[in-house]
Amino acid sequence: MKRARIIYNPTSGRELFKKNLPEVLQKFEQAGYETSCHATTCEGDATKAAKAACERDFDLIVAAGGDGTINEVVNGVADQENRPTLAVIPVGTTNDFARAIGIPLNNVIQAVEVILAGRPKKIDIGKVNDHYFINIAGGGRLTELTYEVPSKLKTMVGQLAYYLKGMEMLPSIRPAEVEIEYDGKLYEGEIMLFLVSLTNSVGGFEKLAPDSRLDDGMFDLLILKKTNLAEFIRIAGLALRGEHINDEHLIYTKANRVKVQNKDKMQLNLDGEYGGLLPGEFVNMYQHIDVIMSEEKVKQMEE
Ligand SMILES: Nc1ncnc2c1ncn2[C@@H]1O[C@H](COP(=O)(O)OP(=O)(O)OP(=O)(O)O)[C@@H](O)[C@H]1O
Repeated sequence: MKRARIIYNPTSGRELFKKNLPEVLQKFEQAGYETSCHATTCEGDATKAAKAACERDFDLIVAAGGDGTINEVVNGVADQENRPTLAVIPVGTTNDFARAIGIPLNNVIQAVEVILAGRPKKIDIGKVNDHYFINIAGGGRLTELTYEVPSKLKTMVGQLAYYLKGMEMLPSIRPAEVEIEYDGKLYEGEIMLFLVSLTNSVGGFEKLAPDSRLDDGMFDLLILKKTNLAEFIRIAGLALRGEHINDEHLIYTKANRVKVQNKDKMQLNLDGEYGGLLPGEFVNMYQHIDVIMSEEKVKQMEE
C-alpha cells in the first residue's frame, strides 16, 4: 500500500482545514493510501516534517496550507535524495501555487478530489542563497507587503488584507539601485521591484508572467524600472489585465540564471515569505520535483 503524509498548518488562511480532516483522511485511504498527518506548530516545522517524510520513504507528501507552508515543505524535500511526489491542498490566503497547478481554492474536499483524479508532473523549482522557492522570488519595497500583513488580519478578511496593506505602503515605495545579470545580459539602474517567477500566478495576479511554463527550466524575469507613483499605479492596473509586458518601464524576459547585486538594502521575498537580504543568485532547477496537478492542467501542459 502507498503511504501519504499530510503536513498541514492549522493557522493558515481562515483555519478551514481541521474541520475537514476526517473526510480528507477517508478519501486518501479509499484511494489506496495509508495516510497519517502532522500539524505544524511554528515557523520551520513544515520543513522538518517534510524532511522526515522523505527519510521515512513516504510516497506522497500533501502540503495543506498557504504558499508559506508549501514553500517550507519544498525546502524540506528539495535537497533530499529521495523526493516523494507532492500534492497541495490550498487553504491559505493567496494560494498562488495551487492556482498555477489547477487545484481548487478554499474547498478542501474538492481539492482532494482533484488531486486524487490528477497526475504527477515534473516541474522546475528555484534556488537562491541556499533557499528554494516553487512559485516566485522577488525584491523591492512592494514585495515586502506579503509578509508584513498580520496573520490575524488575513484570517479575518483574507485577500483584502493585502490590498489594504498595499494602499498603505504606496506612498513609501522608493526605487532601489541594482545590477541584474541575466543569462549574459546586464541591467543597471534604479528599479521599483523585480520578480523571478516560475508560474504565471503571482500575488493573485494571474497574468503577471503570461509566458511562464512550469517545466521549461526557465524563469520569467520581470523588472519594473523606476517610476513615479502615478505611473506605478497605472502599470499595476495594466498588470491586473495582463497588458503590462510591453510597457516601456518593464523588462520581461526568460532567463535560466539571474544574479542581483543591490546598492540599497533590499529584502528577498520567497513564495510570499521573508527570505533574508539580497544580493543573491537565482538558479532554475530543471524538473526537480514531482507535483500532482489537475488533469486539466496536465493536458494543457502536454498540448
Ligand atoms: N502552528 C503555527 N502557528 C503559527 N504559525 C505557524 C504555525 N505553523 C506554521 N506557521 C507559519 O505560518 C506561516 C504562514 O502560513 P501559510 O502560508 O500556510 O498561511 P497564510 O499565511 O494564511 O497564507 P498565505 O501564505 O497564502 O498568505 C508559515 O510560513 C509558517 O512558518
